[in-house]
Amino acid sequence: MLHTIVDLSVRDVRFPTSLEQHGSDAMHTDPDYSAAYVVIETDCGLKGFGLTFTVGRGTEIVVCAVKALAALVVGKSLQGIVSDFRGFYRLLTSDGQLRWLGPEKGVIQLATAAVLNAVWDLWARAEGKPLWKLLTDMDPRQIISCIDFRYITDALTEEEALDILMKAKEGKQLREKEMLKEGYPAYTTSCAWLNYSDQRLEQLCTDALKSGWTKFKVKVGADLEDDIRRCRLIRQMIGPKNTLMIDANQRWDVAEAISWVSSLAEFKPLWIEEPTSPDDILGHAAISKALAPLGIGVASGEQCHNRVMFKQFLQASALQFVQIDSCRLGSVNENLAVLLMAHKFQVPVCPHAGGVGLCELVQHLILFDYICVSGSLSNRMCEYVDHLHEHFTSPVVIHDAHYMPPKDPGYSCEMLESSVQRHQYPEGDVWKQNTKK
Ligand SMILES: C[C@H](O)[C@@H](O)CC(=O)C(=O)O
Ligand SMILES: [Mg+2]
Repeated sequence: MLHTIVDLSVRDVRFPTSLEQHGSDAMHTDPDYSAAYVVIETDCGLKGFGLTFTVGRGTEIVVCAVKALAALVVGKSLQGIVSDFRGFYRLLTSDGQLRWLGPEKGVIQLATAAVLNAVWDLWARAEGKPLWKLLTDMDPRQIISCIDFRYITDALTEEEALDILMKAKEGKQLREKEMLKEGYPAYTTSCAWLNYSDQRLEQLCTDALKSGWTKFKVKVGADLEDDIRRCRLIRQMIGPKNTLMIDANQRWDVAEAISWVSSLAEFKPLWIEEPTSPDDILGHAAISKALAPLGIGVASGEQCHNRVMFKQFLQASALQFVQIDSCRLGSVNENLAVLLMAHKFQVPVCPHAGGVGLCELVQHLILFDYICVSGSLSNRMCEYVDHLHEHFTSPVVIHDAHYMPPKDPGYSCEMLESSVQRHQYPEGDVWKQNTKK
């Protein structure tokens, strides 16, 4: 069956998370977790669902960009797309007029991710498999044919990428079995958003420890005294053996980052995340070098907008943890490129998932990474945030701080229609009742 795409619709869906300060950090002080939510329909009735994560008011701009891409998608068949997925990726990212908005970054790249996430969801549904299984069952050559290698061949050639996938075939079945039994290790960010009170932090941390969590991320960066107090509190609660990470969400200059994080070194964070501008590759390299003697790595990626940026971060030894994002990069296609580059440079991947739907999506990618690329769990874990899963038709399943592999066909992007209607901006009931717009 060809599955010709006959319609692409997009909606602005927002959740008022800022009311409770969920998701708050040193730069995003009042985030309303939101999504540009895409549905593609085919002539045979099969649908694909996709989204990209945004924060509040920015969503309407992403929605416009998705609408601008729609004409490139409607009329194409799924079979035609996946028989030359690299070509289709380029069609979207290299349109002669839209490319000027990026290229391959910012709003247009978020929109590309939303559209392509829906196409991957459609493909996985058409095959009757969850996306991670579609990927792990795929012939390595077909995986490679989905990736646009333009601009990265100086770091990773097609032949090298194929070689990585071929070598990782050994032990693949055992790793898949292991994942189905044990799940993929996760860490939680949900205890310590920046604007949570100490009392709330303590309560959430107590609950999380009881539920088996052993790795915790704390937001920092607005006020050093607050950071010292909060890090001390959480380190005391989790003890010396559990893992602590800190996240500044781009708050500092380079020298400021080094001195601020040095002041928090006594709490033994595994990494400092986004210490400075997400575009400052050499700045990250300088911070990495300065913090290495303290045993603190640098993590980044949630605002790393394409494979070219990741390539340079890796080439410059500017990151010790790669944080892929299922909606910031150009969907699965571009994430595959980054997973393979990270493997070549031997830098562990610890995906970003702080946002609505990101946990649902990125679990598929990290399962593929373990089963088919890295074959390692050393220094690796996937972020988890405990919000808004109830709005998805196939929400994540966490057991004992591990992501259990999804079983339903697709990319886990579909939201409950009732949730979409209630949260659609501005006409949904949630927003009609909410005075904060
Ligand atoms: C605005 C988001 O909540 C952001 O703080 C998420 C993030 O940085 C993370 O999960 O990491
Ligand atoms: Mg972060």
